[in-house]
Amino acid sequence: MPLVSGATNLRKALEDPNGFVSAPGVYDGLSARMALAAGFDALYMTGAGTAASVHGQADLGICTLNDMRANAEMIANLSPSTPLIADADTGYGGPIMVARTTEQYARAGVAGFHIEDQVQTKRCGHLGGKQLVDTSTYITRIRAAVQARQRLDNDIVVIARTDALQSLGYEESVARLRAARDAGADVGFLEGISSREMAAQAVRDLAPWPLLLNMVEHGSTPAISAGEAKALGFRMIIFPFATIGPALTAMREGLETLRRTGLPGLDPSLTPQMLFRVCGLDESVRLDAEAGGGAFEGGVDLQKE
Ligand SMILES: C[C@](O)(C(=O)O)[C@H](CC(=O)O)C(=O)O
Repeated sequence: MPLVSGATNLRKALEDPNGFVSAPGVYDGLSARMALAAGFDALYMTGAGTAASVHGQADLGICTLNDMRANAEMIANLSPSTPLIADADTGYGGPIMVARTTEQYARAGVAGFHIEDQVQTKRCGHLGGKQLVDTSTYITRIRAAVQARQRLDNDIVVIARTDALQSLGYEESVARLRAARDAGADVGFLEGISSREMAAQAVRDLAPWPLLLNMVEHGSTPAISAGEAKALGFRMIIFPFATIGPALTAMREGLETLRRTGLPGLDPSLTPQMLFRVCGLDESVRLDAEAGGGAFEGGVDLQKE
């Protein structure tokens, strides 16, 4: 059977009135493998997590299109039918760059991406002091993305994000999202929703246009679960820090143990084989055998004495 792309699957989920997409944030190959193994049927590539893991930097517009596309391409191709929604920040420039971003993300196998209305020197949506471009510059970004998708005849989903809530308020943010919808964006994303009432209101004000909820715990948005978001009428939810958060805590604790005791003190189940199995070891061994290679005839497990 021919492979159905992640983009086509994401579009199908949006076309189904009962479809709901819940995507944990992933930031590298291992976190993506873990999310897939946990049974999630969509992934979100966080820009904040990409900046932190690729460059060891804060979410301040440091990642370039090349950084983001390379990370997204690697993640999307671990499971090409599983939709990967990827952060595309401001689109990385004017309309020409937004079109390139759309084309490169589509060819990389990304299923959907969000473009926002912050200035190029952007910051995480849950930090104070954000600056915006005007509505017409924002809509030019959205139009460039929509037109690029149409030229490619690709199912990639264009998600319009606005960061206007913090400085311009709710009404202006909804007006920006309506303008993005009218320019052809498939989904709306009101960044930094600050109450349950506002979440419900946004769904009502923009219905039947599908909305995405960005669930950053301990940021501007109250804790709204996937189930609650669905009941409120959202069609997608992303959890940007779902893997990088626990990873950070676990690394801090593990390193503290190593510093204190002189050994990492890992769980006995954490063998090299186990780590590599998470990353497709058995599939690689099978592939080698099917091609007639003999590299793994003896297996990869250590012989017990
Ligand atoms: C969604 C987001 O763009 C991301 O990079 O994951 C961030 C998340 C964060 O840094 O809190 C955002 O909301 O701006």
